Amino acid sequence: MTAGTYPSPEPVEDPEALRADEAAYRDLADAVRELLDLTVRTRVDQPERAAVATEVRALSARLSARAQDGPLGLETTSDGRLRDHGNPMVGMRNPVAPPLTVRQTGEGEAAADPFVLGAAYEGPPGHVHGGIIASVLDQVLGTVPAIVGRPGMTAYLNLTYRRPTPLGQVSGRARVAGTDGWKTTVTGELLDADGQVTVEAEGLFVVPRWARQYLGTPTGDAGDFEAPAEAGPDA
Ligand SMILES: CCCCCCCC(=O)SCCNC(=O)CCNC(=O)[C@H](O)C(C)(C)COP(=O)(O)OP(=O)(O)OC[C@H]1O[C@@H](n2cnc3c(N)ncnc32)[C@H](O)[C@@H]1OP(=O)(O)O
Repeated sequence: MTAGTYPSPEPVEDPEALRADEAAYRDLADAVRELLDLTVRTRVDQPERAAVATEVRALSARLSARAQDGPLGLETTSDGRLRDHGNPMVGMRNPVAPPLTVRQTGEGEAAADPFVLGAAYEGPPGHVHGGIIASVLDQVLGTVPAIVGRPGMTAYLNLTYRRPTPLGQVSGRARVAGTDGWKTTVTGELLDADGQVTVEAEGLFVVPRWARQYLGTPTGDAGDFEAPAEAGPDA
């Protein structure tokens, strides 16, 4: 699970049933992720590919029998927190997500556990697409302001691609580099399977003005808040 998420205002009536429901969503996303990977890598002949396409469309029709319009937003999870299950980096329901698991690793620090970027994320032959790397680091760095109580949007994200990142296992890490009111500067890195830094990042994350009234006083515990305060810094 991703660090830096928030208690839900909705009580969970039946956490066991919700956990089972979540597991089924996760399993579906895992299965479709496998399909994505094999869609890129398959060498079966053309009639077989056409037959598979027909079957996949039939499966999509079954899922569309009950599907919500538009995006997923935040949902209450069995652990009683709000989660973004549709998120393309960490989302439990999203087969596009590698998926990342970003955890708090210390005071103002987070890390993405080792995960695999395969053929579906290829840019330069054999290597990870630069835009995918930006997405990964946006997520890893973006978790840090949330865990220190300043869940901000990315104002800028500067990347230095030191060397190509081979497809396969990668990991990420990030930490607070500075805070200024509602602004948090975060630095971080992407590492390859050998633990070598391939990409360095610096990002500025800003709590939008419209959101500041909803944030109370951070308690320092992974984004938990006291009751909303009348005013925060610069409110
Ligand atoms: C756990 C979840 C992890 C999620 C990680 C993923 C995060 C994302 O991908 S977010 C999506 C991508 N980002 C966006 O769409 C953000 C779009 N931009 C915006 O909404 C706004 O410009 C926003 C929120 C950054 C700031 O706007 P607003 O709230 O009106 O405040 P604004 O007054 O413009 O700026 C606040 C402060 O930030 C500074 N600032 C804003 N943008 C920048 C910038 N690019 N560079 C430097 N400083 C900046 C301003 O100068 C100002 O500083 P000060 O308070 O000292 O005068």
